[in-house]
Amino acid sequence: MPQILAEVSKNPDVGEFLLKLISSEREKLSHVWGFGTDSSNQMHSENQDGSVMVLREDGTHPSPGLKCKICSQEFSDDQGLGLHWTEVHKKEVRWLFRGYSCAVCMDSFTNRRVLERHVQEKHGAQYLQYSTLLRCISCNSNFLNTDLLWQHIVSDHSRDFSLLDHVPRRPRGQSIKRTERASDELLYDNHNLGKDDGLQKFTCRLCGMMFDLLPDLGHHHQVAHTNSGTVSDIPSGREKYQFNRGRHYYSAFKKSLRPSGSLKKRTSSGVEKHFKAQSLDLSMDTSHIVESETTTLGRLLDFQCSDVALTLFSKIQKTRPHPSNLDILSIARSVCCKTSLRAALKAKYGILPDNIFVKAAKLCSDVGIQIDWHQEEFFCPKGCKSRSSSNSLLPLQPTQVDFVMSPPIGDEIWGMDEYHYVLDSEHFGWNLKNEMVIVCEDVSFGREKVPVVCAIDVDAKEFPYMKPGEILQSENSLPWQGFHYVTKRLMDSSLVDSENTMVGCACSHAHCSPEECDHVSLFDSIYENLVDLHGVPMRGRFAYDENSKVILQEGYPIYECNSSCTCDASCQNKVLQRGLLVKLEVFRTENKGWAVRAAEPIPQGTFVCEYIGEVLKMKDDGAIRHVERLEIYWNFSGAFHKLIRKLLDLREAKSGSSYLFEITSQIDRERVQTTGTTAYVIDATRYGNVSRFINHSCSPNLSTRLVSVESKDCQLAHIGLFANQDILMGEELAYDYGQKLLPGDGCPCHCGAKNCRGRVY
Ligand SMILES: C[S@@+](CC[C@H](N)C(=O)[O-])C[C@H]1O[C@@H](n2cnc3c(N)ncnc32)[C@H](O)[C@@H]1O
Repeated sequence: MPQILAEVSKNPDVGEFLLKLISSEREKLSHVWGFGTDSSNQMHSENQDGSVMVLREDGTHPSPGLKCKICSQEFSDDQGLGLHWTEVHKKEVRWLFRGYSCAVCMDSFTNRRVLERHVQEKHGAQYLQYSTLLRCISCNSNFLNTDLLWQHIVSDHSRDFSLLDHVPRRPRGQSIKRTERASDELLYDNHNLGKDDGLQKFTCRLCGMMFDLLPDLGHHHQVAHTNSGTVSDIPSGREKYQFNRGRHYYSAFKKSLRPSGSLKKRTSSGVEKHFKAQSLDLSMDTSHIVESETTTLGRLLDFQCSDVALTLFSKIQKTRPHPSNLDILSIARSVCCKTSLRAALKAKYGILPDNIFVKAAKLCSDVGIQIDWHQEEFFCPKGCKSRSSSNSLLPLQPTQVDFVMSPPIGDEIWGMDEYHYVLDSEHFGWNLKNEMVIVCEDVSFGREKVPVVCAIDVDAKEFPYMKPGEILQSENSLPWQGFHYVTKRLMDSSLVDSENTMVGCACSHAHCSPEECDHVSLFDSIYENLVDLHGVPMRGRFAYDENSKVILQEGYPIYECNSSCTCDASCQNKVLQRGLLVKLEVFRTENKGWAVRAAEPIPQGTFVCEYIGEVLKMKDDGAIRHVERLEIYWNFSGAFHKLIRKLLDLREAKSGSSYLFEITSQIDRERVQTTGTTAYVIDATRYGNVSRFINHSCSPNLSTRLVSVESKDCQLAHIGLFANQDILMGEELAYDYGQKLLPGDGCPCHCGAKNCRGRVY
């Protein structure tokens, strides 16, 4: 129903549609319940006292017997009618009488699940078992169990079941007269009805009863107001009866967990006995007669229906059915992460508690479904983001295609997927109050497991009054232009010196153990007596702990397992190779061009990303293969930095930034025993990843590590960037470029650190 209505609500004619829908439902029901025929055959005659007498078509009076208001079956007395209801119409009766109270705080509910949620959230799950009281929503009396509620209904509300031809008309605002009695089964009055529990209640406009969920109100309305005028006389919740006002349930809560003495006397079969004992002297006040529902079906329809239609229409967005365990499970087993679980549940059931994923994970584990998205450190492989920013768009599906071809640099022709990721100003409502605008959902165009967002802070001094579209047009070099995003470094296989090839370990499991792994032995044989970052001996341990955090001190190489090993990608000794898993954001700085910041907190020791680009060889004869197709000569003994510098100047002149990473500058020769003699540079000018946007800082929060994967030669090691401290969300990431300062102006440093050296290089 909610889905239908949600769909229908998109249609401007929804009010009319709902009216028709409700009208046809009502007609169907009246036909099924046998009111249709009666109503068509009946007429009214007004008495002198203003009461209305129902006459048959032939003008004769109907028989004076009691008629069930639902099925019109006739009964000679209340007893028969009451029994009939307890046997046949229990289902309908609950929408007229059955509610719940929280035994802890006595808040009232009409839906058991809503009560349970209330108890769990307000009082704790341990109270769930004992916290449900049955409440008569007609008079707000509370009972320990359903039998007692039934006894009460039959004894106190039996006249509400009947379709009487002459029923007392209740004057406006006056409650129906009832026999007040201090019944044993009546436990406590609900002294805080209407207390604001943060839960919305839906009030029946015709009788004032309040319901937790709109569908419940719908059921109530159907039963109470589309069949018989008598039931609409049930007093509103606000006109509650105040029996046993002095008794406070809470003080008796513990006691009440077992039936009280008077309650024990009553058994479930007591309903019948009680009913039989019930006096039949229901005195009818015939001075006021209400119209029988059978006469009002047609006339009440319009305003009743429009009331319901209005209510449904205005509340339709706010209430949905609560998901059952099965519903949650069926969604949980197919989602990729917490975020998509929440989104799927929200779409179907509206807003649910944030920690619903815990329940979903528990349900999965109960039935043996393996999931890991509930874990804190889980990163969605599809890149779903839980970003709540209104500027953010829905997570996009990463493309399957990795870097395939190399269009010329600066080529303005983008593939379809790139258009899909890059947005123009039309896609976001420009609002100066917004803190940032996402200009590209993923500069990797789906190549990374986690999307790398590109954002512009609107209060950045560079763009105080510019709109995103203008910024995009004004920028010569946008972070997704002018280079090819790759997730693996590009290195000609001829560069790998076969003598230095790293062999696979002999471990035979999917996860290597440090006691057996040859990579640990290799490291231990070279670096004896080394301690980790916390002073604990490294011997017999991987460079990473069980949480994939680096523990090896800076300056020493990490020997990761590689493709020759039998272990799988989740091996504790493969961290850099898992690729980017941390959420990062490329953003525009005031004076350093583009930069990268953490889009989520990054704990110390976490692998952030690899510096990726083309690996260029410094040849023995002093030549390096050069990205600009220039032949630049280098001799190993001394001119290396000068030539790099020349290269940097050349790049700076062209784009304002240099993307060269000197592997050699990262090698601490006192610590690292290098076997290779050739030096390499990683050039991210044409091919690179997010690391090319990470700036230099003289007081960095990232450290670089040499990670040997394919080769033992540290000159050919991968460059891993790791958090050397806990990094806050939004904090700019930076590492020390480690470049030597050469004569000349160089590149002034704007890192802002207290110990800033003043120059980047
Ligand atoms: C690897 S790129 C970093 C990304 C670069 N900011 C961009 O816009 O593409 C290195 C260049 O960034 C600039 N840069 C990096 N760190 C800097 C700093 N601390 N101060 C000033 N400029 C810096 C320099 O122009 C340098 O050549």
